[in-house]
Amino acid sequence: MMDSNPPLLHHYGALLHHPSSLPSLESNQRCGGLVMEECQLPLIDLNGLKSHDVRERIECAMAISKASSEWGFFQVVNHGISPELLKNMRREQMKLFQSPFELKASCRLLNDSYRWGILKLLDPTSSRGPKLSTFLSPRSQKKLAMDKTGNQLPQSASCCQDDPSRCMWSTNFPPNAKQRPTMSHEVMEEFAATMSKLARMLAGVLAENLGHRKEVIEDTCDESACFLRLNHYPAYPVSPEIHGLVPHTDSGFLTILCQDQVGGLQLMKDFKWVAVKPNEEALIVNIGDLFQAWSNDVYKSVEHRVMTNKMKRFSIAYFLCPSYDSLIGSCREPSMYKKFTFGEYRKQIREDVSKIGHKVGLSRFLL
Ligand SMILES: O=C(O)CCC(=O)C(=O)O
Ligand SMILES: [Fe+2]
Repeated sequence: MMDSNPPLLHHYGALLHHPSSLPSLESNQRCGGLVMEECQLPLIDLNGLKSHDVRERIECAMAISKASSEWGFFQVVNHGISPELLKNMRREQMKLFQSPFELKASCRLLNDSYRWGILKLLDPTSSRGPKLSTFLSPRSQKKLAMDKTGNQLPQSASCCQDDPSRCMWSTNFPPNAKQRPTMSHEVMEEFAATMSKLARMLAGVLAENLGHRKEVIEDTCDESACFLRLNHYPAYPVSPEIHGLVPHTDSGFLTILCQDQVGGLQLMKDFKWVAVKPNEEALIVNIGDLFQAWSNDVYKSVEHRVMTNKMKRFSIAYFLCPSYDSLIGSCREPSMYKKFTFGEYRKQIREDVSKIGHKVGLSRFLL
């Protein structure tokens, strides 16, 4: 049977023979290190926004704002995405990741983003067009390379929402591709559209709470810049756990995450890593860098990461992003940040990643 995972050992075989050359993990990168607590993220019932009682509507909107300021993360239930659609989407995700690695590679899904062979953090916002990518810190890569049993790597696949010709489930694969990973257009499109609607609605609530028109973020956002990312974190049976996705903040306005029940997502709260307890009914929402800049630091784009687990894990993230030429200014004066476009922001991230190995983010744009 053809392997659905990257040919890791072929590329990293040399490391197996020289394990002493590998750096050890820093203690604060370990799960069992200084830092672990499990938390129940603020849980918000979105039915509150539809209540006939105006007080309930206000309370719900305030809870969204409070969580966005204090945590940068929250969970929502009664979010309007049907269990059926979620189930179908997960099925499509599995199908994609199970397809042979060579097939995914031959369909250009790995173009420009499949960087596991490079000791460099992938810019988590650089996903446009059809691709599979892998999120591993250099340490994680090396650690995984030492694992004789697990020639697997976390992978993720992204697609542009508005341009199916650039998506992996499209028919527009290279003419020489003999086979294609089969994914249902309908399910992916319905899922992306529903996530987009939810993300826009939440962005509207957050904008209104700062005294702005609810459409203000929506007007800046562009479907061609929004994307879905499908993540697969292979099981990693060896202790201590390692990063499946290194610490980062999301660059766009807002992210909605749909995770399975395995767990592994952690976020920074009061200078500690806390693990997010999976909740089957809920979707996770987090604030991205642009919302933090727009809100002049009222809403927080919080660092998060994923630790590997003894079981494999899947997640799907929808990123609400503006067009590249949208100017992001602060909604309040005096502004803490220079005005910048999303294009400039991403360019700066790319430069930082290539020169210093990691994203610096918003602090580059402080006044
Ligand atoms: O898989 C997860 O839980 C988080 C994914 C994530 O943070 C991302 O894709 O930016
Ligand atoms: Fe993220």
